Amino acid sequence: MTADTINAADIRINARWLIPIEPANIVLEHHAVLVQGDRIAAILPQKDADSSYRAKEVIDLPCHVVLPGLINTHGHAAMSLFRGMADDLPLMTWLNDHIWPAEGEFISEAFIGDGTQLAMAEMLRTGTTTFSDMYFFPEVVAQLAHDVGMRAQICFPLLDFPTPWGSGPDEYLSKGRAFIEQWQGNAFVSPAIGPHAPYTVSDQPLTRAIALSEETGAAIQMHLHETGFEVADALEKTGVRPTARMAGLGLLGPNTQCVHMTQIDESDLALLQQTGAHVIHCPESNLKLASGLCPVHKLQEAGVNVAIGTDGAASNNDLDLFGELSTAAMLAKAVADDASALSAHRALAMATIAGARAIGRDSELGSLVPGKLADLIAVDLSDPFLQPVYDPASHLVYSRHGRQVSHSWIGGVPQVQNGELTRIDVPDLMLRVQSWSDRIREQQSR
Ligand SMILES: CSC[C@H]1O[C@@H](n2cnc3c(O)ncnc32)[C@H](O)[C@@H]1O
Ligand SMILES: [Zn+2]
Repeated sequence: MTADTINAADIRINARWLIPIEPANIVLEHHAVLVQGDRIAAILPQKDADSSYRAKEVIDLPCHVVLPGLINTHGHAAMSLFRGMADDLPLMTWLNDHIWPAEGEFISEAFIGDGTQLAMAEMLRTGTTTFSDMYFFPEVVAQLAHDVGMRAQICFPLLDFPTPWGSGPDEYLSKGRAFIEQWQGNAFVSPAIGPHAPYTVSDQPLTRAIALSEETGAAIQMHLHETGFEVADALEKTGVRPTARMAGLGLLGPNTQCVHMTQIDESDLALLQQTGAHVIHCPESNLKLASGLCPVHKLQEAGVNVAIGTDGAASNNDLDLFGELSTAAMLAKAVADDASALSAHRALAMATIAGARAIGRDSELGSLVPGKLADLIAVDLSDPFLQPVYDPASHLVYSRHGRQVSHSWIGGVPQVQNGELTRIDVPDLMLRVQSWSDRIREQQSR
């Protein structure tokens, strides 16, 4: 480009602060992001953009910080309709006595459609542009993500027992294969495999899931070492820790995401290191269900990629990743007994580039770099309770204000403008949510 070349762009975003995530730990001031089509074309000081770019649309964000869209790497989106339904219980009581019976009663295509839209509305409004889902009727979730234009890794469920989506492993795996074939290569939907947990999936279906992953390249996501009970129970029944059992089957590798990992001894750590498997940390769910504490600092020091997830709204109770980051940072410091264990900048990296790496999309997502997809958000820092601003990363993580997200674009398409969702009809959705809550409340009172 010569000094007098004028380049074309579709959108120019003028940001007071910009956190590109790559390079790490930096804040740019008075920079512009140029978007052409669905990609980032350039990031420049605003005065340089004045002389080198003409954009069709210019958006001035004088009190805002712009950063990559957040990546929520673990959840059960439609469980938003079960938010606050069964509180203050440990995992297995919560699942066996409340959640699984409710799922048996209510899960249908319509429930998944409405619950997932509720979750997408909350996630978009609080800065998430990519989410991972592990739930029933993944084909409904995929169509919704595609139609709204939100990116999603969607893991089809695999369990030993029947659910409203399948009669058992044979049906889950055959429907799952068709699901992968239908969506693989889609810009928005990454189909993946979701064996629920070591205590609900036996070796034979797991071996078939691993073969399907190797054949198609689809990632595997699984709840693993969520509680001390899970590990103790497995040791008693099988003589091995679940992580060792998974490694023995060949399930751990760079295409595998281990959700929770609150119980990690030296042998587990070595397996994660050797295989390149990713850890998905869900601090608020772990706290609410008293599941345990993931040693995030220890994992990161050992070179394990740790991304972040909210888990479902029924064990959280929200899908706001900014709140999750605050909890993650505070908890990591307490667990490591070290105030520097997880800095604000490192926490932001967990919700962006580490998440992209975990789902195998770091060449396109997770940082503001020319050539990557234009998935970005702006957070308004003008409110009195966010003043003064010395380091915007500090406010993003420690002030937990996901609702200050003012703008969001996915592939250059606006999803949130001045705090309003552009592609989900919220009043209409609220009517359907009310109808579900009436039915669930009535069933619960029986
Ligand atoms: C295979 S579909 C997902 C399945 O997982 C259940 N679930 C939700 N949260 C958790 C959790 O924290 N640990 C284990 N299982 C969980 C959900 O209700 C579905 O049945
Ligand atoms: Zn979960």
